[in-house]
Order: sequence, then C-alpha cells, then structure tokens
Amino acid sequence: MHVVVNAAQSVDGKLATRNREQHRISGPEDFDRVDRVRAAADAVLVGVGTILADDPHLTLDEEDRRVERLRNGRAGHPARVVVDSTGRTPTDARILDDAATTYLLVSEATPTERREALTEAGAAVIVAGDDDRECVDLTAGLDILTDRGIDRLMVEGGGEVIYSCFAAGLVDELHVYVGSMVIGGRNAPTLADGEGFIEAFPTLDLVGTERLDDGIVLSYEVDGRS
Ligand SMILES: NC(=O)c1ccc[n+]([C@@H]2O[C@H](COP(=O)([O-])OP(=O)(O)OC[C@H]3O[C@@H](n4cnc5c(N)ncnc54)[C@H](OP(=O)(O)O)[C@@H]3O)[C@@H](O)[C@H]2O)c1
Ligand SMILES: Nc1nc(=O)c(N)c(NC[C@H](O)[C@H](O)[C@H](O)COP(=O)(O)O)[nH]1
Repeated sequence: MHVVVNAAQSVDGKLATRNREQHRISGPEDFDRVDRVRAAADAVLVGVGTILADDPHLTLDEEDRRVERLRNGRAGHPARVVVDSTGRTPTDARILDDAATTYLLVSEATPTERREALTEAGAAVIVAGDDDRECVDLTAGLDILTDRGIDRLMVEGGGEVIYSCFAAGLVDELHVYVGSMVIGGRNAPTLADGEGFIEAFPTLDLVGTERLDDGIVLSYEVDGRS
C-alpha cells in the first residue's frame, strides 16, 4: 500500500488551536489541492480524535473529479477509514452516511454492542489489534485494507495518527501546507504528536515546494520507502 500523509499547519507547527476545534489553515487553493489528492486515493483515513473534533465528511468537493473516477471504473468517492480503538465514533457522524464506504478500524477492546450499533449505522467494522493493545494495530489494519483493494491511502490526521503511521514505518509521502499564521499553545495538536522519537528519526527528502493562498506546500518523500 502507498501511504500519503497530507495536513495543514501554522508556521509554528500546529494543526488546530489548544481547544482542538477545527481551524481553517488552508485557503481555497490548498483545499482544491487536497481535493485532488483525495481524488487520487482509494481511501482517506483519519483518527477518531478528528471525527470528534471536526465531524468531517471526507468526500470530493469537485464533481468533475467524482465523474472522472466513475469513468475509470472507480467508486465516485474514495472510501473513508476511521482509526477508533473502542468505537467512540458517534453513530450520527457525517462520515457514516452512504456517500462512500466507511471502514472503522477498531481493537478487540470495542464492546460487541458498540460494534453492532456502528455496523447498523453504516460502518464496515474491522478488528485490527488484540485487546491487550491500547490502540488499533495500524500495520495489521492496513494489510486488511490492502486485501480489500485499497492500494493508495491518504492520511489526513490528526497528530496522534500521523505520528503512529511514521512510528510504524508506513508513510511514503508527506505533504504539509504551512499557513502564514502563528497558533501557539503547548497543548495544541501538532503534525506528529504521540510519544515522539528520541532516535531513529524518520528522515525525508524535500521533493517540491508550491506557493498557494498565503502559504506554501512542502512535499517530501520518506527515505528508504521508494
Ligand atoms: N490541520 C489539519 O490538517 C488537521 C487534520 C486533521 C485533524 N486536525 C485537528 O487535529 C485534532 C485531532 O487530532 P488528534 O491527534 O487529537 O486525533 P487523531 O489523530 O485524529 O485521533 C487520535 C485517536 O485515534 C485513536 N487511535 C486508535 N489507534 C491509534 C493508533 N495506533 N495511533 C494513534 N491514534 C490511535 C486514539 O483514540 P482511541 O484510543 O479512542 O482509539 C487516539 O486518541 C483536531 O483538533 C482536528 O481539528 C487538523
Ligand atoms: N488540509 C487541511 N487544511 C485545514 O485547514 C484543515 N483544518 C484541515 N483539516 C483536516 C480535517 O481532516 C478536516 O476534518 C477535513 O478537512 C474536513 O473534511 P470535509 O471538508 O468535511 O470533507 N485540512
């Protein structure tokens, strides 16, 4: 599976404010670029933290791109994937509507009745991670998604999931839009949160820069992946 991480941050590296509410860092040009990256993907993945904070829909805005995918025999919208160890995704989340397939990667710790309620609400629940793990086993989860035909995965955040994808050695590309603002806040989410690396840092190859809106997109390939 080819994994592309895409996110927007402030100059000081924040994905949102300290109260973790959704904050628009990208402008219209960058959101159009994000839509293009989504259209190229078989699925778009976020963590349950982003679901609870943003209630995103994660579908294509541009109708032409949806039609182009259909013309190429693909689903109109990429599938949606939520990483959610214990099934905290609300059953009325926008991501569970029938606009696109939605996979929920959960761990064994998710109660049966919660799995049933989320399945009833439209999710395809996949268990990836045995119950002594605190969280979803991303490597196992992505292997299952690969068996389901997902070859190109876009990861849209947030900081906890992005860190775990790097820690598991799953990331091939990283695209970061840096918006010309300072958000600040020691508790505000950043591009890669989690435990953090103290050695064996993932190193990146800067392969592109593009001015968009009032900011810049930095594009990287992860060393040792291609
Ligand atoms: N600017 C941007 O581009 C952008 C993009 C996305 C999000 N955001 C912002 O980022 C914030 C949300 O980010 P976040 O870091 O709090 O949440 P997140 O990364 O979206 O989700 C993290 C949650 O996922 C679950 N999880 C399950 N397995 C995991 C694993 N292996 N590794 C990591 N997480 C796992 C954990 O909850 P359980 O233990 O309950 O499973 C964890 O707390 C919001 O403020 C949102 O607005 C910004
Ligand atoms: N590229 C980007 N720039 C931003 O300024 C921002 N706040 C996000 N945030 C990503 C997060 O995953 C959002 O929840 C989805 O971008 C919402 O997606 P929808 O429009 O509901 O499909 N992403």
